Amino acid sequence: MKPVTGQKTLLSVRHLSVGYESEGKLLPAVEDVHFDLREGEVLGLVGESGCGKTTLMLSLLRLLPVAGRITRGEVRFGGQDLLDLSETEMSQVRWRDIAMIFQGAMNALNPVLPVEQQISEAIRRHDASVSAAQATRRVEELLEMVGITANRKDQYPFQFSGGMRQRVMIAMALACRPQVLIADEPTTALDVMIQAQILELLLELRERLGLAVILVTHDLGVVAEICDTVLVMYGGMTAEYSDVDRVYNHAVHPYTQNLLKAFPDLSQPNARLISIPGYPPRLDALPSGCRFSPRCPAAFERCHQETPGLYTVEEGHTARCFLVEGKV
Ligand SMILES: Nc1ncnc2c1ncn2[C@@H]1O[C@H](COP(=O)(O)OP(=O)(O)OP(=O)(O)O)[C@@H](O)[C@H]1O
Repeated sequence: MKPVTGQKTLLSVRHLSVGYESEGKLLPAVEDVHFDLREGEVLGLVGESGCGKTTLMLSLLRLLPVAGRITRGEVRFGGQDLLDLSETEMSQVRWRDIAMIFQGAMNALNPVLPVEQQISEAIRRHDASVSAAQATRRVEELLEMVGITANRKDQYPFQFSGGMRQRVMIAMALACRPQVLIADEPTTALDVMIQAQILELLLELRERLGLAVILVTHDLGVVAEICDTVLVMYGGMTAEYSDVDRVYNHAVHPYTQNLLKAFPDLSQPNARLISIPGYPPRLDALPSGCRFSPRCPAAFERCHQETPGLYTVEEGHTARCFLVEGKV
């Protein structure tokens, strides 16, 4: 695969922390997460269920559920901190600059409207100056871009297969020409062949449009296949963050190492996370020290007492683990 990643950083996230209010307490779902996303980059966000992937993505767009609170951090995009914008300004950023395909969204298309109407509504909601005829032309262009012939625009969602509905969702997300696309588990529930086609489409789009993509997934096989960089999360925190090659071949965090061991053959599509002994922590019962320490085969006394910082392994490679601390 030819790297198309540009040098320009589009999105820069620093110290991002998010909690959910519950019974008068704030439960920390995401804590002190950092990452950068460059033009044309595909970043894989990976970790077991409940580690905070969706919460992190929803906070970038400030679309958290009512109980959600961003408690700290910066989300810099185009020279501004999105966390400082008014709600009106933020609504301009959504779709136009950063678009998200939500988990399960392909099943959330309106069943009683033809796809053209659904996509053109998205276009005209964000740009009132677009005429109905212009919107139709744009819908045709978008459908072709995602590999659907334009003459299917009058069809209803039930007339499309799962993979085709996911293509429609991608077309809709691209309606306002965003620079960043967040795709939350876009291939879950699709069969293996179709998954591969959707991933191929995302790669094509980044090449054609310079689109940067954040791909949220449980699937390390998918990450190995299409991502440039990987952020491995555990218990709401970054476990390890680097380019794909270093994460797959030189992982330093015992959690990443165990995840990789749980995937004997990454070249196999549909390789799902299988178990590392034990369970991820509950937000209301976090262990003291490193959140992975109760399951970590390499844990020593300090790991159970103190939370490790985010240490630099080498430039562009960080890990939250005491094992790295002494090696820098
Ligand atoms: N609306 C909410 N109120 C309270 N807690 C929540 C809410 N949404 C998520 N959580 C909790 O926040 C933590 C992170 O959840 P999140 O959905 O972000 O994880 P995830 O990694 O995306 O999981 P999955 O892979 O299953 O989608 C979990 O412990 C979850 O129970």
